[in-house]
Amino acid sequence: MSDISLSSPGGRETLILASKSAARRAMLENAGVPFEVRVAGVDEDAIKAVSTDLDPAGLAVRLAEAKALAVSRDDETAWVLGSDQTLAFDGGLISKAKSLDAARERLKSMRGRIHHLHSGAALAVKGEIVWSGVDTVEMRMRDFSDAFLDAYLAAEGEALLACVGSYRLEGMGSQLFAAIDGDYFTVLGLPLWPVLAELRRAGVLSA
Ligand SMILES: Nc1nc2c(ncn2[C@H]2C[C@H](O)[C@@H](COP(=O)(O)OP(=O)(O)OP(=O)(O)O)O2)c(=O)[nH]1
Repeated sequence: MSDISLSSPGGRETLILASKSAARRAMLENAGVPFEVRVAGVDEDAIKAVSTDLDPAGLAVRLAEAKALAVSRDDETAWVLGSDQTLAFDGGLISKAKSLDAARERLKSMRGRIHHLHSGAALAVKGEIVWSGVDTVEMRMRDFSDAFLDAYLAAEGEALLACVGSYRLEGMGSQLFAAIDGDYFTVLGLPLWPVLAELRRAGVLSA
């Protein structure tokens, strides 16, 4: 965790990242944002079950808000950042593969086609949502060969199962794509620019 506070003199409230995501942690650390991690124990499936009225972007925001609120209710002082990512493909929602075999079948079904990643984020203070936002990226997957796919899965291994699309864009996963249309950080799971802007506006980070 970064120990160089970039906040303005006199310090700032603590920022808590309510996420187990290594990618989200790395993005904030690399940006020099001081924070703590406290994983939100949220039943995402239960929220998905009652959110059928929401589109994939709206669901990402609702899940991000639920995670931020779950931690914020237990900490009356901190600013809590929750985040969630949904993958929309073929008119439906894709969730994380449970095995590399499932990841193989998933990637085969998406190759040569377009899917969208929606990364939502929310900030909560004292058990109230004070900000939320979402960003979307269009992912244009190339029609890679079975041989490439097998080599990719062998090279990347089980780490892929923590990623909603069974790929890590910052790794060999970049070779799965012909192009992407949108923000790199949003692919990794956080709409970083609007989150940083809100943290500065709120005075949690220095302007
Ligand atoms: N490193 C990396 N991670 C990715 C990429 N694409 C998606 N992900 C990760 C970011 C998130 O950790 C995960 C999306 O799942 P969720 O939004 O449910 O978050 P996760 O379960 O990881 O943690 P959380 O629910 O916030 O505690 O997929 C990528 O290209 N690279």
